[in-house]
Amino acid sequence: MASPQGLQAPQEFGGPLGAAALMLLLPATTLHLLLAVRSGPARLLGPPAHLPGLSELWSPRVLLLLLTWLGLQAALYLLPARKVAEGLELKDKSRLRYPINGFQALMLTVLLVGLGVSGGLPLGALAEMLLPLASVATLTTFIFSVLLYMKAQVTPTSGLAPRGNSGNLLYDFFMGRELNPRIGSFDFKYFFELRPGLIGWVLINLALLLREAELRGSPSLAMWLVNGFQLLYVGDALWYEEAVLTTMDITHEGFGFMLAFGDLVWVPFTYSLQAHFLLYHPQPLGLPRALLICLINAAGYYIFRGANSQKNTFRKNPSDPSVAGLETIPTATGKRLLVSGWWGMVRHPNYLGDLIMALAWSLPCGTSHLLPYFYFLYFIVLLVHREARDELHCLQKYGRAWHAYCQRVPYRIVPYIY
Ligand SMILES: NC(=O)C1=CN([C@@H]2O[C@H](COP(=O)(O)OP(=O)(O)OC[C@H]3O[C@@H](n4cnc5c(N)ncnc54)[C@H](OP(=O)(O)O)[C@@H]3O)[C@@H](O)[C@H]2O)C=CC1
Ligand SMILES: CC(C)=CCC[C@@H](C)[C@H]1CC=C2C3=C(CC[C@@]21C)[C@@]1(C)CC[C@H](O)C(C)(C)[C@@H]1CC3
Repeated sequence: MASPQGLQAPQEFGGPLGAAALMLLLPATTLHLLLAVRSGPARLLGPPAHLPGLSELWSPRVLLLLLTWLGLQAALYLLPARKVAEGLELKDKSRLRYPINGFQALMLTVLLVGLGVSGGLPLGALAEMLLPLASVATLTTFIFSVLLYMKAQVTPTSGLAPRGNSGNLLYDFFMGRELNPRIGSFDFKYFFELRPGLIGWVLINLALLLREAELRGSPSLAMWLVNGFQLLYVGDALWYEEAVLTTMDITHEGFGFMLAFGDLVWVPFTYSLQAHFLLYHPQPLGLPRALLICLINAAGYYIFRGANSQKNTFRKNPSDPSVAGLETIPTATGKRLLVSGWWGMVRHPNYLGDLIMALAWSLPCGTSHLLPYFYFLYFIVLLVHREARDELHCLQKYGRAWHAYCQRVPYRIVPYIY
């Protein structure tokens, strides 16, 4: 069932062929990275040292562990929230409501895991289970995406995503057909975007840190830095949880294989690659270099948070004293665009800050290997592509006003370079 609007929408990611290729390439890349990181040469490119057998990829115990984790996070999501926020207006003029209790879920998870570890839970053992966990999570994602696709069959047209309803099964399965799949008030896209994968990433990092302590007596300085930086990033995402309601993923993307895999597999298992690398390839790190890396991360965070908060405050309340003095240009939609402050420096200052942090997360791993820089390299590709997609949306939405903004602020992400 294709929506007429969906048929007209230009296809992204190379259409059905590109989607099919990505559905093979993304799980294969995850598998390759997890095999390479624990091998001696730790090569980013080139064949893996060995091909795993089925027993290394699958175990019912691991499936049970994953389902328990998903169940725990779902239960924490359903706990009473300090606030219930409204999303942006939908096509049918309604607004969905979302619980704001992500930070609470993180804290409760840390508390539960802390109690478990002090009671003898061998969390460090998780470090040895990442390969089967990732493959079981991939299988779960495929099954879950089929269910999402089927659920969209009975969704009214107004609830479908603008892009994922071309009529091509492979493409729509990848892009996601339904914009906000829900059962009752349980919103699957919002839940998966911020909970099991993001909090799971922190837990995997912690397991790698504990395993390093078991093997070498104490965690290395490099391991502490990577854990600290990434905990800050996840803590920030959950503290400012409400801001995710205005991101492209929530407002535009359907919930299909791409986001489900990104949330449940890609984020926890590839974003933890630096800590994973440090467990198998310890790196010396002196205090002066560590301080310099902390400064780089702090600079990135300052730009990332400053830019995201400035835009969110402006979108929520343009007369808020912190943004009321900024220069803006009007658009035909009635919304204004910021042309001074962070958004007057480049057109995506938040991406710049995010990229600087990505570099700071890899630097503790030294310069002997390319593998721990995978996240930084992938992130450049993701954000350049994302910027181009957002640019197209904004051009369609704001027309001449967007052209005027581009003339005022000619650089996209990096001042004077790009
Ligand atoms: N770690 C990771 O893997 C990833 C992290 N991210 C991060 O997520 C965050 C959100 O990113 P994303 O969802 O891509 O988009 P943004 O938060 O950058 O939002 C883009 C939107 O902002 C609005 N906007 C653009 N320019 C202006 C302006 N000058 N003044 C006012 N509003 C403007 C437009 O929407 P409108 O006008 O309709 O409000 C535009 O569509 C970023 O910090 C990014 O780095 C993103 C992807 C992956
Ligand atoms: C290669 C592949 C499978 C692509 C899917 C992309 C996803 C991994 C990312 C799309 C947008 C994301 C966001 C975050 C994590 C990665 C994904 C899901 C995010 C939750 C990270 C923390 C940030 O503070 C954020 C909340 C702004 C961010 C939102 C977008």
